[in-house]
Amino acid sequence: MAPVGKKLTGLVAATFTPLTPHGEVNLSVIGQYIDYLVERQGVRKIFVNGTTGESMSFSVKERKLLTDEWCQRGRGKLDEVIVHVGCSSLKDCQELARHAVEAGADGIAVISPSFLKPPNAVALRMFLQEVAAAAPALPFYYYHIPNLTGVHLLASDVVEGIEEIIPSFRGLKFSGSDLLDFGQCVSCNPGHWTHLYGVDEQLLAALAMGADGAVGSTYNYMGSTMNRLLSAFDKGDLEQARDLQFKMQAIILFAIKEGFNLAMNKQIMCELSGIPLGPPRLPLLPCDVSKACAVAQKLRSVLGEQ
Ligand SMILES: CC(=O)N[C@H](C=O)[C@@H](O)[C@H](O)[C@H](O)CO
Ligand SMILES: CC(=O)C(=O)O
Repeated sequence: MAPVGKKLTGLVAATFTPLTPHGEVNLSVIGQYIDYLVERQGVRKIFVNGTTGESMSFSVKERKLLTDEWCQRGRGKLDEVIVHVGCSSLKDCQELARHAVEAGADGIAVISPSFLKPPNAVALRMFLQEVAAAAPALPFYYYHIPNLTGVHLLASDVVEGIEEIIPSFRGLKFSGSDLLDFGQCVSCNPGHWTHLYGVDEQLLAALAMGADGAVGSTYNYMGSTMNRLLSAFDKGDLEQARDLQFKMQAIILFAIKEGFNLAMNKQIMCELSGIPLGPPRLPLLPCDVSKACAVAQKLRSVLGEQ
């Protein structure tokens, strides 16, 4: 069983997957990417091969290569590398979970299968149990993202009694805006679970509801701002926390009006970090670079930095 270690808290950047201009995995910029997160954003925790990392568009072999590189390059620089190992096939999940152990990951997370969907929370819990059992010594997180999986079960139902069947269960990443469900997850926390919120533009509301931290795409390039939001919240300075959240929301709303999606998000990161992350992989289409530039410009004017 995974030891009950230090709780995962604070900001966790959900990384983009670097590709070459031809759409092949580009491991060569991962070191540079990690340095950017640590030095420029003050972010030392990452969530790899998740939604932002387009994991479901990559083969098991590619996901293993990525996991190895993130873990190796992060050693001594990052505090935590959480690897998402969710796939449609239980066997693929288990293979990736076992691989995450070998790679030296600090934890694994799993989304619900989404093509053939679990009929109820019990079925999803059984699926998660089978994945976790392949890596029983690693902290295990359920990754709830109903809008993308189309599995609209309540997370609070999924985690009910979960530690009885998954001794390594350590919490969840909640990417949804149902704060009733999120609150009920927090309220049944035995204490050593962590609740990480995943809708970056609503983080402050989730902190009020008891979130321990956050996993998100925008912490790749707004990590330093959102770290300030966390500190303000911790000090009880809600005025400052709101000011930062509202600024961040203004940037996201501007991006939404430009057609914000994962492809644009990746391009925004390229513009702001200078790291060549390449295009997204099909079926996503590259975004219009001028739109990503406009968002980057908006960000600079609102935050007065970068
Ligand atoms: C759907 C999606 O990708 N959600 C991300 C995390 O789960 C978030 O980090 C969003 O990208 C972010 O909140 C911007 O909307
Ligand atoms: C945001 C997040 O957690 C993901 O990209 O998976």
